This record gives sequence, C-alpha cells and structure tokens, in this order.
Amino acid sequence: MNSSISDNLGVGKDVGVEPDVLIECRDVHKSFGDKQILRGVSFKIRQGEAVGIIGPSGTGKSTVLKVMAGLLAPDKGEVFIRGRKRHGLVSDEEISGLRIGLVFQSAALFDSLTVRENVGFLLYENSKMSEDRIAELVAENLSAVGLKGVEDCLPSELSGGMKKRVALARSIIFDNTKEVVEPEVLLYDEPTAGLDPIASTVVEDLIRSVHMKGEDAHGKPGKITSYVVVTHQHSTIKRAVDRLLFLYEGRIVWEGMTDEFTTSTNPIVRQFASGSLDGPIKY
Ligand SMILES: Nc1ncnc2c1ncn2[C@@H]1O[C@H](COP(=O)(O)OP(=O)(O)OP(=O)(O)O)[C@@H](O)[C@H]1O
Repeated sequence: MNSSISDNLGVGKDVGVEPDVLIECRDVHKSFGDKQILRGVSFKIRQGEAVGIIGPSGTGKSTVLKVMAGLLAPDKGEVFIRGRKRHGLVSDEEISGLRIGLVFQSAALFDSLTVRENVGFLLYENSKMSEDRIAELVAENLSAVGLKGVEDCLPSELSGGMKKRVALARSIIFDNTKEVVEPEVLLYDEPTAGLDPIASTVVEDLIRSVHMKGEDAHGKPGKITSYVVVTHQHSTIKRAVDRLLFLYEGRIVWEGMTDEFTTSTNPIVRQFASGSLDGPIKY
C-alpha cells in the first residue's frame, strides 16, 4: 500500500515498535465536556496476552476499551495497531491487520433475527461466502462455545447465559475463505456483571476457551489471539486474566500479574483488593 493511500485509509506509517505488540495506547487523553476522564493512559497489549482492566467505577475503563476498538478517538495521545498509528476512528479493521471485537455486557443481539442470522450477520452482509457455507460456519462457532441446535431460535427463546454464548460466537466467527487471516483481539466489557457465581465461572471459562492458549468445546485451541477484560469481579480477575492494569483518576497507576494483585503494597491496589473504605480512593 503506498503511503498516500494508507493515509487516506486511516493508517499511518510504521514506527519501530516491538512486533509482538498488537495494540498500544500512548499518553491517551479523553474528556467528555469539561469532565476529563483519561489523563495520559499508556499501555501495550501483546500477542497471546489475557489482560484485565480494573479500577473504581466511573474511572474510564469502558472509555479505554472504546478507544482501543476505534469507536472513540483520543483528544490527545496515540493508538498504535500492530505498530501503525491509527488516525481518528477505525472504519475498516482489515487495513490495520488486526481484527478488534468488542463484546458488550448485554449480549446486544438483534431481537428479530434468528441465532443463525445474528451469529453470521457480518458474513451475510460483507462476505462472498454462500449461505450454506455461512450456516456451516455458524454451526461450528456455536458448537465451539458449547451450543447446538439453537440456530433457528430467536434470542427471546434463550436464557441469559445462552445469549452471552451466542454473542461470543458472533465475535469469534470470521471469513475463513480469505488468504490472510489477521489475528483477533477481543475486548470484553464487564462480561460477568450481574451473573451469579456459577454463571460467572461458566463465562470466565468460556473467555479462556476461545483464546489461543485455551481449548474450545472440542478441545481445539481457540481463535482469539489476545483479549482484554474490564471487570469488577474478583473471580474474573483470578480466573480469566493473567495480567492487570489498574486505572485510577485517568491514569494507569499499577500494572502487574494477577497473583501480584493481592500481595501488592501499593496503597491504592491494597484498598481496592480489600474493598476497604480507608485509603486513597474516596467515594
Ligand atoms: N459518551 C459519553 N458522553 C459523556 N460522558 C461520558 C460518555 N461516556 C462516558 N462518559 C463518562 O465518563 C466517565 C467514565 O465512564 P466509563 O464508562 O468509561 O467508566 P468505567 O470505569 O467503565 O465505569 P464503571 O466501572 O462504572 O462501568 C463517567 O463519568 C461517564 O459518565
């Protein structure tokens, strides 16, 4: 791609960053009106990683996910996708060489479409694949998340947990007739919020199972290269992620592996991990 075309397509020139870094936020700032939410957020998401973003309510975690997904543009600072600077909002993930999926807390399925139409939606709209092939792929991906025989159901006929699985199947399905299959990063916004402890465990294991280091319902490695989970739940922190970013007052104030979280001496982390009212975080 020549540079004038790539500039028009919203992708800048390569910068010399590490090849295993899929997404990098560098000094990202974002305000809504006069509310400054992100005040210089910097971090990297690498190949194969399972990362959690935690922090007090309203601190900007969902905003970070939207910036990573290209749904919100930073006011200041930069987002690099596989070493290429993104300009503004992303309109075509193919250009970046990375697919980025955002999985909302509510499954966000189309009520009037069947499960098959929901899961295959992007392929029906954007690919040249035959309807039969899409139907096959839909069945394969539903089965990877442990669902069978629900293709003709409407979302209203499914339980909450089944809807989450359908939403996940929709996020991991891709057009496998293309020559180049880009890696995919999934961003989960509070996937276990409002679920009972057992349903949470099911979702946490599902998130692991679609990751390349996990195994799907057939014992095959998952398709997702890396993922990022915004969560408040300790079980999700422990079970579904390996590394944590702690966001507080618009900045990453602590980063570490999950097992370091409960032993950290950082006063902000200690207060958050224990749920104490005493400490630097004020409500
Ligand atoms: N589109 C928007 N317009 C105006 N304000 C917004 C917008 N999106 C987010 N905000 C505000 O930005 C702040 C951060 O929101 P965000 O959802 O990113 O926080 P969060 O850390 O994910 O919170 P929670 O843990 O409660 O879900 C909140 O005060 C929110 O009201």
